[in-house]
Amino acid sequence: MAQVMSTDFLTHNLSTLLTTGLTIILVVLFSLRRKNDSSKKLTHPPGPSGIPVLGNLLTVAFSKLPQHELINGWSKKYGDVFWFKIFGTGVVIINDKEVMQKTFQNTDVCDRAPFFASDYVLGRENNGIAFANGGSWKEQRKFFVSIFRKVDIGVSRLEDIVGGQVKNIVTQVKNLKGEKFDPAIMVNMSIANIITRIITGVTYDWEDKAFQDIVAYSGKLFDISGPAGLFSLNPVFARLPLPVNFEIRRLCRTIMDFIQVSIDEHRKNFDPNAPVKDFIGSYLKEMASADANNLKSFDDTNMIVSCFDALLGGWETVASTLRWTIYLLSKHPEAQGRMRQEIHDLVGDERFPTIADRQYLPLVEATIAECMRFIPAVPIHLPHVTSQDCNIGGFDVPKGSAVAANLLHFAKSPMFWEDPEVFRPERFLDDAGNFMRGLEPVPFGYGKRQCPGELLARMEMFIFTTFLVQNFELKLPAGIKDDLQGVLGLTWRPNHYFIEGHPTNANEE
Ligand code: HEM
Repeated sequence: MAQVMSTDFLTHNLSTLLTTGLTIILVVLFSLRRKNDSSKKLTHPPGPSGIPVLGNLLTVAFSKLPQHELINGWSKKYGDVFWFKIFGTGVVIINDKEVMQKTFQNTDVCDRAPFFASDYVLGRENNGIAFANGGSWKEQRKFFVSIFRKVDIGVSRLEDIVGGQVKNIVTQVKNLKGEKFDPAIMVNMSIANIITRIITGVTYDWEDKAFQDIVAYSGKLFDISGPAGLFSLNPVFARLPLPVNFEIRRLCRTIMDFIQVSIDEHRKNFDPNAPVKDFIGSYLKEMASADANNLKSFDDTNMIVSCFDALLGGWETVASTLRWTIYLLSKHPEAQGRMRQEIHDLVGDERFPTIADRQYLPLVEATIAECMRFIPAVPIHLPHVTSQDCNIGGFDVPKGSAVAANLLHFAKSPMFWEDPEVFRPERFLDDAGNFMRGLEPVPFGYGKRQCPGELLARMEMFIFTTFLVQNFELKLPAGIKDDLQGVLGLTWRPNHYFIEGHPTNANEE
């Protein structure tokens, strides 16, 4: 009996063992097969076919169309999410708002490619904000936001800094007595002066040669970096020994040297107990207490690159937006007239408008929003980079791909706007005449990388536009050919044009 039991037990256990073993083998085989199947079944985004190694580089670089139009053409053909390739790196373009919102909230689509030229100059990777990742980016961005989301910098109000520059322009245009002029120099110099004042504490003379050079170098850096920085941020292209890459490095170095002079000056006179008056002063103060606050990334290199990011991010973007705005207002005198009427009704002509007036000037807000929609100065933003394989809008996107939203599509597609090619500020007003900010086509991006300079940029747009429209009837000289072509680099900026500013007799005192 015992023998039978033990044989039964053995037989039973043996068969259990065999069944279990067989099951495990089958499960492993099945999951291996599924794994192989799933890697076969990856669904990458659609897109134009390219050539080996270069991908679509030649098409993007040498397109007869401006690159944002080329990308928009591909959008029409390939839909909400598509990609093209440059040296094997996929560049995913998102045309759908919900997919964009979901994607840019995802921490796996939050990184950026290194800006090789600046890292090369500094001999270190992962610096500053715009091209940094991980813990260092988080700390540096938090500090940057704490400075730029306030209405004052140390003891000075941002509104006074901006207003001072625009009053200077108003005086200069008045002196021209209706003569035509190119607004580019005035706009570029004053926007540059606002951001350098915030960063370095210095307001430069427009005749200052070093300042003029830096303004020119910054513009050039934007132009030669390619649309959305697609070339200067491509890990292969950026390292090629091409003249354009040497030039980008030279420009970075020169701009950083300019910032370094100011940092050295601040260091010499640094007093941790004195009130701060600019970004560098605030940064030095933060550095002095960084150890106590357990902040790891506050050092000399991050300081210079944070200043560099603010100078470049806060300069060409605003200047291009403003130059387009002045052009569009001159081209649409009726919209400009309605805006002027609202300013005169609320503010009168004895004083300049203030930021506090903004909430009572919905048509002004709507007109600025329509200018920014009609021509977005940032049509495709700096791409994010995927830090993991991930899914974007139903497509499998490998780790290391670039991902950008097509802001031009959000601004101009008939999917989002009635008569997108018609300039109509009232589209941003509700029936009661209130401004509807929520309708704007995300000009400052969305999610974790959203532009940290938005408050300053909006302030600059409001003050420049209202001061000019209150004081001048802006007109395109007779016979000027319409030109909405512009130049595309990191931003989309207008070609040079002339306007006339005929005084409306406001603020004559
Ligand atoms: C009209 C003017 C401006 C426009 C249209 C604009 C637009 C944008 C956009 C679309 C992004 C990318 C968002 C993303 O990657 O998801 C961005 C990022 C950035 N902007 Fe602006 N911007 C403007 C003004 C400014 C100003 C005034 C500053 C500086 C004070 C600034 C500093 C930056 C920085 C540092 C980043 C990188 C943020 C990060 O990577 O975390 N921008 N901006």
